[in-house]
Amino acid sequence: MEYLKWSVEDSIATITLQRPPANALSSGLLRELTAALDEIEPSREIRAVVIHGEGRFFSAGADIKEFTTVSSSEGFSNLGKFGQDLFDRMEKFPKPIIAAIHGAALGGGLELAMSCHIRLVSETAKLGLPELQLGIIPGFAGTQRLPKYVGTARAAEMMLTSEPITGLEAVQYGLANHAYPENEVLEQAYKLAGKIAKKSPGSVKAAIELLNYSKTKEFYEGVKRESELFGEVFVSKDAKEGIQAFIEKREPHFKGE
Ligand SMILES: C/C=C/C(=O)SCCNC(=O)CCNC(=O)[C@H](O)C(C)(C)COP(=O)(O)OP(=O)(O)OC[C@H]1O[C@@H](n2cnc3c(N)ncnc32)[C@H](O)[C@@H]1OP(=O)(O)O
Repeated sequence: MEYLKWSVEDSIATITLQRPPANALSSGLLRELTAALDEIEPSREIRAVVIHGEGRFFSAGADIKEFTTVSSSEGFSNLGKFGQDLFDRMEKFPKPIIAAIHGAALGGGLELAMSCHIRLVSETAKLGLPELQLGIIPGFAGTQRLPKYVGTARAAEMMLTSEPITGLEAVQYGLANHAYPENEVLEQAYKLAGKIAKKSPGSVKAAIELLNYSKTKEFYEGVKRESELFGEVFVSKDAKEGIQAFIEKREPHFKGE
């Protein structure tokens, strides 16, 4: 694999995102994540999964540079749907997935983390959905999952301002389970995974399935509409301006076109 590695020790699988400088979620990385899950799912040895990012960040989101290679509304909707389906699979995965987050989990990076069953964060990590800063919208089900964790009012503020919250705030808002100093996050994730790995795999699987009953028909209608609008918004001039501004490291100037 080129963009991630995974290994197993003491019944715990570790998935390490390995795509410097920001572990941006290119379609190649998402395909490799799918392939890793395909192997982890049937394993009788693996009882829990820890996912983390190598380098400075957990993940800074979808690969903004790759966006310039897609042109049609349908192409963007398909990209969104691919991420939505993968993260839906992760949320329903029969083995618990723990995200160990440091540095930043932004955009698709936070959407990936929100599809995990448990999130441990570093106290200073930045978590947010900054897509509106790019003239686009979240497209990997973040519009539907974030309000479930933090409530509609906080989700509205986070999305509409594009401003991230810290790891400590994420715990306070219910988005993350626990915050630790950065150098302890991974160790704590293994400690937690170790506790869960001792439980009966059948009851863990059943508990995860039952937790997912809190997903409603509205959730699926919401993500369907998200992927339609993700495609529509992407072909606007403002989206081109927002993405170009990021690449050129300047502020975007949106004209409402
Ligand atoms: C459906 C899903 C949609 C989405 O997910 S859209 C993407 C949403 N995410 C974002 O908008 C986050 C964008 N990134 C940032 O805000 C910042 O970056 C960080 C806060 C993560 C880090 O800031 P700093 O420490 O100042 O570093 P730096 O110079 O901005 O970034 C380091 C290198 O990482 C690249 N990078 C960062 N994020 C992405 C990304 N999401 N896609 C592609 N590249 C990214 C930069 O360009 C740069 O690269 P170079 O060193 O070559 O200039």
